[in-house]
Amino acid sequence: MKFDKVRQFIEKHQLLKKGSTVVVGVSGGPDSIALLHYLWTFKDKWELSLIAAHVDHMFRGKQSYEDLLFVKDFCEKLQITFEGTSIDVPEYIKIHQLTPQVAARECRYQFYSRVLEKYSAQYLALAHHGDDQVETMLMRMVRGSYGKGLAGIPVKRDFHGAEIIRPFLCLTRDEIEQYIDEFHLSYRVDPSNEKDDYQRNRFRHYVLPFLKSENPNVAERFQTISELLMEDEKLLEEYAAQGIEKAVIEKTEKKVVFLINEFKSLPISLQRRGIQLILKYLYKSIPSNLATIHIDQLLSLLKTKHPSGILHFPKGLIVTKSYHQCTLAIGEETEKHYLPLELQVPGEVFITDDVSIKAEWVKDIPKTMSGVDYFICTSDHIALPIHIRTRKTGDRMTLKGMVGTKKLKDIFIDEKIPREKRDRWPVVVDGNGEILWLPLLKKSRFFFDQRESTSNNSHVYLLLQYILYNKEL
Ligand SMILES: Nc1ncnc2c1ncn2[C@@H]1O[C@H](COP(=O)(O)OP(=O)(O)OP(=O)(O)O)[C@@H](O)[C@H]1O
Repeated sequence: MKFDKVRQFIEKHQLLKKGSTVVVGVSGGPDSIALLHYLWTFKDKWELSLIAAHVDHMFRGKQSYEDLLFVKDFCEKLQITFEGTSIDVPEYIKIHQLTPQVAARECRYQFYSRVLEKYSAQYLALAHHGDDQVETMLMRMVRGSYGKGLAGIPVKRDFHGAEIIRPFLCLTRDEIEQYIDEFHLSYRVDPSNEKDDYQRNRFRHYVLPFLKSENPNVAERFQTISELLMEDEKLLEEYAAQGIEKAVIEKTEKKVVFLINEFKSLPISLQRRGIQLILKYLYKSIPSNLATIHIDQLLSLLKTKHPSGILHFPKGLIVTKSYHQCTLAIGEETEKHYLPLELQVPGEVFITDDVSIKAEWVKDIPKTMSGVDYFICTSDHIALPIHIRTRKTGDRMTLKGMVGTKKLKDIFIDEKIPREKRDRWPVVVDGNGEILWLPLLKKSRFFFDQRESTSNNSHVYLLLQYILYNKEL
């Protein structure tokens, strides 16, 4: 009976092609041992080449190495090719500052991709089942996921030139146990599955029994919801991709620029998904600390009346709004510098979450103006537009009251600005590329000092101000 259920599920979702090579992720636990055994029984009929891949995460010393030997032995008995490895995940955790589960997963998937490549396999079969699906969907809901995230574990998805397939999503944990009993299969027990210190285990022990008492077929229901949501998501993603394509004006491996008005003409649900598509494209793999809140922040940045602004996302991804354009950039393009931001007059540009540079035309210079956080010049000595950028190699400026030019590098050294701050320091330049002002540090020869002024000309002055918004106020 269970054979039929899985077979129908495989057929319905076209999970396996006859004659293909399948890598099976086997931990040695009941689910993956049952899956490996199940595929093995159909091996000849479906002409499958099977490879079992096992990772010893080195979490439990000798015990976890014994899991590896157990899977190896199981494979030898069934004459299944075995690929196993021991990876020092505790060390990986220290280096990459990850949680044990995330680190183990990353190491495992790296190993899977090596094995897939070695055997030119078409599939990676994993033993997630229906109860895993319920737990995952509930956990995601509680965490505040939406869209594809809420749809839980996909039945199949692309991975490293192959497809990850999960033929057991149609079974419950109890049904797998029945399968294990029926074939007298032995397996290993991971003691961490019994502890209540993992969120998943708490859902498994406290929430699932209640749901099953309400509806014994709850796992099947959740699986159906998951599949329906996936279908909807696929459609919405396609629409979002089409919409975004119209808005995007520049796309490189590390940078995407789009027109804000085009983007805002999309329905909000496509805007969200559009941003997700761009992030997925730039990040390659989405960092675990990127959350819905980041997308919300980006959407509200696009909505605000401020013409400019900047957001810092995980892994050095920078979002810059500058008038009608929004840029998302990662990696080399953002490592040291932020992009030139155009400062319109009047206008204001946010260079960090709480620091802006504001520009306005004034007829009279306020008598109280003094200090390092403002700059004034007459409109006829500079060229528009004004830009704010970070330093470039070889940058020089002519300081007020000085003959000749001075290197920005030397100014930073003289002012004892730490190296890491120098690459982020705002540099205000005019349309000719002349450096007008290093906010809080130095003013250029273009600075108009009213004490030196003899005439009473009715000039229009450009006033630039460095503004620090105190969030606590
Ligand atoms: N150490 C491992 N080596 C290889 N594959 C693994 C390993 N751990 C998990 N997998 C694969 O990933 C799937 C999901 O892992 P998860 O940790 O959620 O389940 P599990 O409780 O380990 O399942 P199982 O009962 O198979 O042990 C497993 O069913 C298995 O296919």
